[in-house]
Amino acid sequence: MGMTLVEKILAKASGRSVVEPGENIWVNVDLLMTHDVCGPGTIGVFKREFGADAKVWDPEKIVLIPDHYIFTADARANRNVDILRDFAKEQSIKYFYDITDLSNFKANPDYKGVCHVALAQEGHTRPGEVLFGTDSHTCNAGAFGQFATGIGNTDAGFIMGTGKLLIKVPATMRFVLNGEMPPYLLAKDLILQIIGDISVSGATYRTMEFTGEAVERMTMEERMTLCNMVIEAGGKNGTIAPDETTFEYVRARTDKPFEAVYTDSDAKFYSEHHYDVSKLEPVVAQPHSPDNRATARECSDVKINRAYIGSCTGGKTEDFFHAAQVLKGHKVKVPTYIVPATQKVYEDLFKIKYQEQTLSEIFLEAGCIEPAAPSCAACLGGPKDTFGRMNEPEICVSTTNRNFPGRMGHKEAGIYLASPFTAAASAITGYVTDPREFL
Ligand SMILES: CC(C)[C@H](C(=O)O)[C@@H](O)C(=O)O
Repeated sequence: MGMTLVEKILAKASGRSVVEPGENIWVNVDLLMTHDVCGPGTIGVFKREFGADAKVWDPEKIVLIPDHYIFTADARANRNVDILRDFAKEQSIKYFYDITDLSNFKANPDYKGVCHVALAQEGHTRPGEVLFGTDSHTCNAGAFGQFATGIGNTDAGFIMGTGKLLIKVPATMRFVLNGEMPPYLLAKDLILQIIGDISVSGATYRTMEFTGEAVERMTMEERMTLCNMVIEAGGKNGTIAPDETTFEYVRARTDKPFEAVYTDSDAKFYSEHHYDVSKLEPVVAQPHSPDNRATARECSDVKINRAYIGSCTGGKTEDFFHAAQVLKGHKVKVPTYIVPATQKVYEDLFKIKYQEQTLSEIFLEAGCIEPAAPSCAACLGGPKDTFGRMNEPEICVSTTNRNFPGRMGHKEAGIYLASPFTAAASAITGYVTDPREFL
């Protein structure tokens, strides 16, 4: 009887030859990631349960990434980063991407930015491995053909002490995406389409496996966008079979060995869902839920107050490239926030060109606000002084992943989740806009 990619990874990590959905198994963890929001809580659990002088199970398998509430005067947010700093020193944690000078992030070569994108860029996401992170969007790394999922501080504290976790094997829902991607569609449209179809609880505790020629043709960054948002459908994790695109990306960033695994042809799926991507159109998720889907066209009378391009989901280099394709030669009508996910993405904005101009030149000429310091920034609101935070009950088109009430700050603000194409087109007109008007 065949197994899916995720079953194979979990079987291997639990030292068994076969596992089945629904079984509870102990897995050996390859990597644990935590950040400034949950790190302090995780460290607290670890110390309480394993002792004040306890040592972590492996200082080379824990990655600490301050990224959420960084550029703020908020004392508690700053204290959280201090706790990570002390812990990294005490435990000789190898991968701690610290920021010491808040006034100039560029003076901090170690500082990366948003954890999920930084993990990939620093070579921590490898096929066949088991990655847990204290963040729901840890599922982002499923794009690399690994088992990656978010956990709470208690589980993370336990992993810190033991390197193991008890988990239930998820059943797999298979999404077959075939057909030619139209030039106006992005991975964000596909995942919003799927979440709209199955709802925010449609994949609860299941693996969402993405396959088909449209996925095979995707870059790693687009694959990450797909997997990043499986949690918005309740998914435990997302997976995509590793291929040459994956290997090239990973090998350029790490020399650690890894073993790719693949879904067997006779594997059993919980369900199968087929899409012809050539027939889809640009969509948005309307307030206040990621499954509240509408086509961008249907929302063309929605007046917006701002556009936000950033986050783990929508603040990668290609996301900005796509926004620049639309913005080039136009002026924005609303304040448009550019928040690179990581320091590397920030640098790319000043290096990578679209039609002779750097992305940052295109943004500035279009009247966008100058690119901000890399971090999660207003994706999840944050302290009042967070860059781009919605402090008024306004309407925003955003490339982020969630639009629950209060998500970006003000409880009465309305967020339309959209692709970078759609966010950029909307910034130009001041209304939710189908990017085909500009492409
Ligand atoms: C702060 C963190 C726990 C949270 C998450 O788990 O997703 C955040 O990153 C988010 O995107 O909502």
